[in-house]
Amino acid sequence: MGWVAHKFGGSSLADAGRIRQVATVLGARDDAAQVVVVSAMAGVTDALTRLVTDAAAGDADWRVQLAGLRGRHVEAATTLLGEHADLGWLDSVFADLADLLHAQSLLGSLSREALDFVQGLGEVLSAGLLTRYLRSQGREAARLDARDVLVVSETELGRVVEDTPTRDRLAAWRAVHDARCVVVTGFVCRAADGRITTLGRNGSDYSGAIFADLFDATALHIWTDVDGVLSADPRLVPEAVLLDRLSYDEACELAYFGARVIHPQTLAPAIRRGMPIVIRNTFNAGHPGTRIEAESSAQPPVKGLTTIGDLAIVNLEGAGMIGVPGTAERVFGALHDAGVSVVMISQGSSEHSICSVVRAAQAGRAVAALQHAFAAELAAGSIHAVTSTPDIAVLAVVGDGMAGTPGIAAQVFNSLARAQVNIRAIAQGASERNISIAVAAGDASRALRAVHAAFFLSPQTVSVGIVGPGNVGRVFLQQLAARGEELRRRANLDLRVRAIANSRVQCLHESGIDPAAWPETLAAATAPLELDAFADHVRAPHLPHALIVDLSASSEIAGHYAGWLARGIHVVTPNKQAGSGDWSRYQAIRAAQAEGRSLFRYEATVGAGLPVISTLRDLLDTGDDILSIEGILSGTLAWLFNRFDGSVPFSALVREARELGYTEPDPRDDLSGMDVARKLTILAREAGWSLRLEDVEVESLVPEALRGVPREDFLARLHELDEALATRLAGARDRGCILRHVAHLDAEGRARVGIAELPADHAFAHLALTDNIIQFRSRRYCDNPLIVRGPGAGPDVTAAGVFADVLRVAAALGAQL
Ligand SMILES: NC(=O)C1=CN([C@@H]2O[C@H](COP(=O)(O)OP(=O)(O)OC[C@H]3O[C@@H](n4cnc5c(N)ncnc54)[C@H](O)[C@@H]3O)[C@@H](O)[C@H]2O)C=CC1
Ligand SMILES: N[C@@H](CC=O)C(=O)O
Repeated sequence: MGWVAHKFGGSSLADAGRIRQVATVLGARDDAAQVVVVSAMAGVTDALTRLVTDAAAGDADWRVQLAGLRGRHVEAATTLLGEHADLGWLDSVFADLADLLHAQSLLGSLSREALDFVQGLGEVLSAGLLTRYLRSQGREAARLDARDVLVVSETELGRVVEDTPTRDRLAAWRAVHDARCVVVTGFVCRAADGRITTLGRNGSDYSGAIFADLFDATALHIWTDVDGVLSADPRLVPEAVLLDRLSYDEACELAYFGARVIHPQTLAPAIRRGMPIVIRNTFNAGHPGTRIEAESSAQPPVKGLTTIGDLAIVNLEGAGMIGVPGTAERVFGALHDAGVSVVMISQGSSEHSICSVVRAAQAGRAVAALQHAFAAELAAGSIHAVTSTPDIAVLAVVGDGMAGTPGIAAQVFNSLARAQVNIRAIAQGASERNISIAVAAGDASRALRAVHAAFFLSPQTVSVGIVGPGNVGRVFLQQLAARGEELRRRANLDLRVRAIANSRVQCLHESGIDPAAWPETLAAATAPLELDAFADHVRAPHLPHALIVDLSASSEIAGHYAGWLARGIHVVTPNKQAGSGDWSRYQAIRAAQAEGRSLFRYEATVGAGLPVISTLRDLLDTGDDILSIEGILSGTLAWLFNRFDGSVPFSALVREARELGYTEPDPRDDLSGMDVARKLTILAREAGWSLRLEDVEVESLVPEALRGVPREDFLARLHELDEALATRLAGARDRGCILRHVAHLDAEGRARVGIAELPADHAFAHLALTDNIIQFRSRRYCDNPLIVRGPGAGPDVTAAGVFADVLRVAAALGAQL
């Protein structure tokens, strides 16, 4: 007759409205005949279990619970069938239940039979409701109580169908019922000795597959409240993608490792018959869902990922195991005898240790069993120890297409390494369909997301924290807002701003702050800046990568870099304090990078958006030797001396440069030459010379009297600079020269910063606006220096330099830019 089987879960039958929706779904299909297996209404099985347990325990509250449960079903029935519908069938189920509960409460103990009987009543009730509602809608529907036909026996692997009695009973039932829509009670069945029982947890899916098989259905549709099987648990990976096809094997692997796909046992009747299973959404019935069948597609090679927690590693180690046949048998025999289920096994080819991953609750039992089984070897020292490591999770990477495809494991392990996840044990079977990786439980979500992103199942997410959004920071966030969507689309990169702080307050956000709307978000923040909490939030354990972009000029913030880097937080900054500051802090930062396997990028500290540090690195990395570095390294001072012709006072130009965002937060940093001295120190250290800031000979333009005053007083007294500079300019002109602010550094350790009088035809005399110029003389570039030139200050170019560093970090983490 062309039967199609449908199984509806509890969420699809939770109330009258949902039961109507189920009828609509069934009615809209053109199946020749339908066998519809139903679960209990959502929450009812648990409520029944509580009810019978409480009654047996003498809890007088059971009558109230029973009335509540009856009320829920009566309400659904009257809503579906009308106020005057005959509810005798429902009353009879509840009357029998009340008698049984009363008996249990008198006996004061709970029998297995009573528990099984009561637990299965939810399906009896929901099947009764759906059948009657379908009939009220004019459909020819029959209710099949699985307790009358489905006979099972208990085996080590669970309950299995007794084929002959079941088929005989079903044939007898069908002889008197020829409806084209048969509504079957899921979950319930009968034991071979006649007792009413259940198929156990997740039994309704299993019932669906059993009845699909018994009715010789062409397909089994499992209706639930999601559109199908996702590539990962969406609570851990919100970007998880829907899988349109899976093979039985892939579904089994994912299901075993805890994915809420379908119970693996459910698949057995379907696999035997080669019947497709389709996971679909009752509330989005037009969606095709996920189709599970014998063959899937080899692409993508990794289909899905799951994690299973609450595990422990149990390790047996000792030289006495090497080459000794039968050790593994003894290990697993002992674990079996102790009733310990082994989730994963790993043994290196040295045979020096055997490691098993077991449920955390069984770890103590497993260790005791192994200590007992190997007591003699432990005493003799041929086995050193049986140890257990708690707080373990296993990540399973699943896909048929992994088989025979080189590089998959490399990609998995690379992504875990980049996300700084330590691998505790690995297992891959010869089917190559599943790579299982044991990691610390605290790393599980990060590991899951990192591998998910590595296979482009979701974007590479970098958790970003921004410190000090001032002139440069504002523009950086604008640039990020403008490019974010394109980066997600083109490079699968999600630079997610999850924290922003200024010098007073911080805003920490779980799912991300819109970089276009950060001013409002930060304005509403009240939590005071607390840098440890800030870093903890950015280094979210569930996100694979963390990055702090420091856009302040603060030495205090730079003092945190080493700690952040050591914790695996990457740092990008235009702040010169770390690169030019205290030598021991600088060395600590370098050491922390290695320790945390993290990246520190600071290209914008010298020349803003110009490729100065990367050019120097390229020269050094290719084996060149730097002889000297000379140039104009301050955008502000370049601009000031390009403009300073005596027509306006020098102080007026300084004010304009400040308004244009060229100067440091305190313009004395530029005018004193300290900003350039810092840049020179950064370049020297990059070249491998241990220069300290105090080793740089600096000529300051700031008069002695203005050096120690507050910034606002200094700005008010800026005119005090004018006279000395006007005199200096006049003197240079008399000698046919121009004034420029020049920096010089050489391999002998000489470093000088100050005003130079240069001939009017000097190369440094013809720069425009904020142009920096940096000349590298090296062994290769000795006659004619290598020159980098261009705008060296201003929020736009500096922010772009910072952004480029952020993208370099993302590329190193695996983003395909
Ligand atoms: N403006 C430019 O052309 C260039 C600037 N830079 C560097 O970029 C950085 C930012 O420069 P601007 O944006 O121009 O400065 P800015 O003064 O406009 O912004 C700095 C921000 O950092 C915040 N801040 C200061 N101390 C802080 C602390 N302890 N904690 C949190 N936030 C703090 C301030 O409130 C301010 O919002 C500086 O390090 C500067 O040297 C580098 C190259 C070029
Ligand atoms: N104030 C600095 C900004 C870049 O570092 C400059 O003028 O160069």
